[in-house]
Amino acid sequence: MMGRGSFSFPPLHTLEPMRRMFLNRVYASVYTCAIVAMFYHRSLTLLRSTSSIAFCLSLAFLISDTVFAFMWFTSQSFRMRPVRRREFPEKLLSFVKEKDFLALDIFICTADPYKEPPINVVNTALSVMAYDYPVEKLSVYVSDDGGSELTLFAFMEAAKFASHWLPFCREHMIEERCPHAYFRSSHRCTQTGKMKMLYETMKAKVETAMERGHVPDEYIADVPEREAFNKWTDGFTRHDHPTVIQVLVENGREKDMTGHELPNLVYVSRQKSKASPHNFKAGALNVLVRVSAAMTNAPVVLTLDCDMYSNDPKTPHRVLCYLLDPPFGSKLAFVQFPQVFHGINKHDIYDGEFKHFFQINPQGMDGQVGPSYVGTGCFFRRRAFFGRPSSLLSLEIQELHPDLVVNKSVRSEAVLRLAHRVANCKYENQTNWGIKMGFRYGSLLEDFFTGYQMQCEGWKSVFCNPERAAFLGDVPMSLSDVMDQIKRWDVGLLEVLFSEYSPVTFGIRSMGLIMGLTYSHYVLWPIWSFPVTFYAFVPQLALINGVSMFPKISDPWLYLYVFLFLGAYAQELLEFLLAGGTIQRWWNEQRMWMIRGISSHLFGIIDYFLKTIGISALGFNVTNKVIEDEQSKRYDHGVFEFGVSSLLFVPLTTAAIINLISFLKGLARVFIYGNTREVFVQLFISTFVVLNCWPVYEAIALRKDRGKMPTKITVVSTLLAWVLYSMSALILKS
Ligand SMILES: O=c1ccn([C@@H]2O[C@H](COP(=O)(O)OP(=O)(O)O[C@H]3O[C@H](CO)[C@@H](O)[C@H](O)[C@H]3O)[C@@H](O)[C@H]2O)c(=O)[nH]1
Ligand SMILES: [Mn+2]
Repeated sequence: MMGRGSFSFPPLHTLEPMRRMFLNRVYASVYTCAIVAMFYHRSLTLLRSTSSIAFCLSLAFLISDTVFAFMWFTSQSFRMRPVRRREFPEKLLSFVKEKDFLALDIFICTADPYKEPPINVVNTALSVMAYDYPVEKLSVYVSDDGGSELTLFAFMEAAKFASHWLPFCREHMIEERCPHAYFRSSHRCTQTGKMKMLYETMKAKVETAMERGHVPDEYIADVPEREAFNKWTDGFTRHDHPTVIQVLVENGREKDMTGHELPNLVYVSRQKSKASPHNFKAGALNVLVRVSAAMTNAPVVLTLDCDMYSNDPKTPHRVLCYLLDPPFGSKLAFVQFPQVFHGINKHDIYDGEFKHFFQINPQGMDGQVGPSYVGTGCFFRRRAFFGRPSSLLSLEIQELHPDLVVNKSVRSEAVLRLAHRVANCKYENQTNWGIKMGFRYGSLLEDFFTGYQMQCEGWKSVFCNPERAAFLGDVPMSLSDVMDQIKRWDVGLLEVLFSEYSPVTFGIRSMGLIMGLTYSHYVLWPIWSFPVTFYAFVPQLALINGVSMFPKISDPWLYLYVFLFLGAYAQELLEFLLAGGTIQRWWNEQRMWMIRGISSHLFGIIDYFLKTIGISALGFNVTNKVIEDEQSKRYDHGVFEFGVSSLLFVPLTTAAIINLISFLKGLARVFIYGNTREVFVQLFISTFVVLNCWPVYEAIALRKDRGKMPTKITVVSTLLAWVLYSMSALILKS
């Protein structure tokens, strides 16, 4: 079964279809039959309905179940051919000499020093500057969309610290090259104490500057540094300012403490003006594509978010195993590593891991054309930014040609002039940037949209999932942050769904049915909200009103619904466990699926339509990466964080209240009137939701800490529950 790489000696990578592939296909056929039977039964009920209310309810059930069936169907595309890849970086040197390694430009994005503390961004940068890679082939570019002198200052300090840190890592063969992660670990060597002191000094300086809100005079070391800060004049705001490009370390010029060379380190804050759209992260990345082209033009580009650091210094070697494989590598647009997170609590209460999205589904896509791009931890071939594999787009200026070799100093006047020119906020007007070139505009999920379009153009991608995580990232640690993040993704997905490149039409045509279905499954993610919201309220309201809606316990049709329910859950559970998950984590995953369904997805859809009809403008709300100590303690103990009065909590709380009432009412009917047979299914659903809502009841009634449910939300939700009940009583009893 071992498929091989395209060359026989030495094989740098292998691909092996997973054994479960056949079982998946058989199971899919069986389940499909069950779905057909379900449609038959639902239609029958619809046609046989005697009143208009019964008809409407049957229709609503039919629609909800159609959505479930549709999502199940599209998700099978991930299960048709899951594969596992392996690469053998240890064999790389018998295939290429180190001097023939491809040069690498690394892009790190940050956007707000208060939500993304500069000291963390610095840690990200240091972790990749310390890659085990020829330094003359390594450049790190930092994009600061916050336009903050504090971030620049942090990087000036980082440049100085790097000259100690890099030789330290090299000499002691440190694996954690992110300073913060190293000092937190238990690894020690003779010089750890000294390094830690240097690190703490740097950190203290950066934090003092943060507290004061500006860089204290006494921290500015020399004239060039002062000149850099002079750009922050009175009129300078984050939304309106000139380009700032600061070369902090130049390879070949600056040396480390032991006289070794250092990689380039460049700070870039692109020009911003209120009059020109800046296109958020995609805009920032496109500026880096061009600025780096002017300075180093490496054929390989790594994009990294500032909330993620390198956990393995040999990662670029793995990437070369694919990119250097001659025929295979030339059609390869990117090598994507999974997003793996540190600091997730034991049972992952918010499903921050997103196992299906980040680890399981990409293996399924990899068996077809390749995984989607997830915004960070992804190595691109620079050429892929400039059109199809077969034909290079015509460039507005030849200096950006991906094959060009730059051999001038990054500080030379010509290079800096070009870099400033291409970072100008008007540069992209009347060009292909963001449309056919570079990172694509038009969706808040620029990553998803970009990778998808590249694959439509005929590029391939590879999912690289080594045992030791290549990168480790932060997860949002409060429920409202999680919900806000998902809501932004939903908006981004809908923007892709309704774009001219919609996967449902354009995608299926240009990348084939199965790949098209994987992307369709994602862009339709927000429609989970219909069936989930329906099943969270309607059967329960009916139960409260004494109306039964499902086949009785003795009815053989019931077995069909039991199979459909258990069958879908069991498959997800099995996949989750096979991917190294635990039962508790899976329970939380399915709980978050429900919560997303009745909150984020619902509000995401509303937000999207408000934007479409021009009522509100949508922005990229950067996810918060700082939390208070108390909050973080609660998170570590697995306690849900409400605390803020977010509208997103209202449907969830309302559902919790209604389900509790219907659960009690159902129990009463079973014990007092003994009619288990009629209420069984509805009581089962209520019980299931009540179990899932346990943290909500705790937050409303049992907790005293600051993360409990705000009284305002409880009151509003109770009122809403009452309104829903009254309306349902009016309709159902009429
Ligand atoms: O105008 C902006 C907004 C954001 N960012 C950067 O984009 C990155 C991702 O932002 P974050 O708030 O962390 O978003 P997440 O939802 O955590 O990120 C996921 O979703 C994003 C798309 O919505 C992708 O870009 C990310 O790679 C992916 O990890 C961060 O480094 C930001 O600094 C910018 O550079 N400019
Ligand atoms: Mn993030």
